[in-house]
Amino acid sequence: MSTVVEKFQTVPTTCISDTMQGLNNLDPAIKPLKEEYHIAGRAFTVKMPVGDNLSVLQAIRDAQPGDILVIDAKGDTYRAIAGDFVVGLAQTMGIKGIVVDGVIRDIVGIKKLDFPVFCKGTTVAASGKAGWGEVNVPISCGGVSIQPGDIIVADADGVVVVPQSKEEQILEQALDKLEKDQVRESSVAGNREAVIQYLDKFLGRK
Ligand SMILES: O=C([O-])CC(=O)C(=O)O
Repeated sequence: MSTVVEKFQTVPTTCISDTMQGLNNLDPAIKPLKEEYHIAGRAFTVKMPVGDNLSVLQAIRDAQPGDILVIDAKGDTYRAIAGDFVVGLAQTMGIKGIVVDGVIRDIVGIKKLDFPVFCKGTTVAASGKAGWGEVNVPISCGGVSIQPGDIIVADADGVVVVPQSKEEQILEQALDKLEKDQVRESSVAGNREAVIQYLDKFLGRK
């Protein structure tokens, strides 16, 4: 019996977005380092001050295997929230991925680790480690409010958040939408007559 998280892993973000009317999609500037990444997991949240990533280290220490670190970096694109060393620590601890409204560095090394990172890009400067920041608290990341434990689904198209309180209902609707999308596609694929019929129905033509 697969868990709710495992079931969400099979659903494209586009389908979840349609189910929630696009309400919980993160800023589309947050993109995967590799298009093949498709992850789902519970959010372990981080609220970091601009340019100081000690709280990211705390999160790596405290998160559960399978969690996704979701980091509110205030959209800063000058200071990296992590490089290949810190990302390697997260990978070894069993964290499933990192989502951040900020940037990383050592992009070549991180791609070699093959660890799913969703971010706004890359930079050269590291963050300091003086302290401050909070973990496992409600955050705002990429324009969306996220509670610890919410389900994060991320793939080539972007990142969506499923509130924990509605996860069963949204899963059911998203799976239903996925099935309908597949039926719709197979009913017209490669069939010119079927495409004309489909379009004419939309355009109000006979
Ligand atoms: O230590 C850092 O914050 C960033 C870094 O260079 C790494 O993770 O490799």
